[in-house]
Amino acid sequence: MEVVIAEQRELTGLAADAVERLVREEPSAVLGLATGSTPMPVYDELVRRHREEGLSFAGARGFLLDEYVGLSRDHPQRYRRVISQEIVERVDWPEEQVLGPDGLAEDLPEACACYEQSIAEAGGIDLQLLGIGADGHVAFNEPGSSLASRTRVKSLTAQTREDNARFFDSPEEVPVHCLTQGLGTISEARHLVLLATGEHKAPAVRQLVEGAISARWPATVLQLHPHVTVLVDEAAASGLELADYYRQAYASKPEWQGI
Ligand SMILES: N[C@@H]1[C@@H](O)[C@H](O)[C@@H](COP(=O)(O)O)O[C@@H]1O
Repeated sequence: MEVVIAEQRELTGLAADAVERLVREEPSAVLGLATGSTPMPVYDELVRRHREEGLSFAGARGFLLDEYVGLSRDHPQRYRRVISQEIVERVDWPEEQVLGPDGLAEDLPEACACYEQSIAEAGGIDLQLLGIGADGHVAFNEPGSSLASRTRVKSLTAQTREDNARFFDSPEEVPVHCLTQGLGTISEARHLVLLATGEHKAPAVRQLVEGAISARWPATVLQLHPHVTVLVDEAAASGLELADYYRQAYASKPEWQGI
């Protein structure tokens, strides 16, 4: 696990560089797309590179991490719609090449199994962008999630519903259920790039990087993955005991290596 502590602008650049390098080398790359507010500057930067530097997504495929259950197709908070608005329709990415779990399916377990199959048929995810919840969730894998879980229906915690209420007109409108890639699903992506900013994420980041692996803090499963990059600002890194070591290791890294 590599931990990079830097200013927001640099973190955004590093995540965008990793996506750009992958897509330029392999135009049919498979990208894992996260929602939440943290990755939005990365999408803006990718859109800029598309417009100004010819970065193309025409051959890429994309898979969302998660989706609310029951939000109508045109609901502004439906994650598939958010991803369309934030990146897909702002670049040259055909909509049909980006999939999310179907939160409107009549048979939700069946929709989850189909989603897993689609990811497998695409050859798996090359680079997965991730955020982290204040309670240590990744995607919508709330505390208690099996570290081996696959895409499935989950219930959101009161804290997550409260945290996400800012995107809805009222807290009661936040759905209680969601579909989410499991921790086992996410762990199969070849490169995980997790972004976290702000002091409210410091306890979760502390556990993610230095805590014991436990379903209590689902993000700790990332410690088992061979290629994880954790991109954090000073505030989110403020609980890390070994912050000086991470800074020193990153500063002395050969430039060619990338993240
Ligand atoms: N399902 C999403 C997660 O994928 C995201 O990581 C988290 C943090 O969001 P934010 O980046 O807005 O803090 O929010 C939601 O719960």
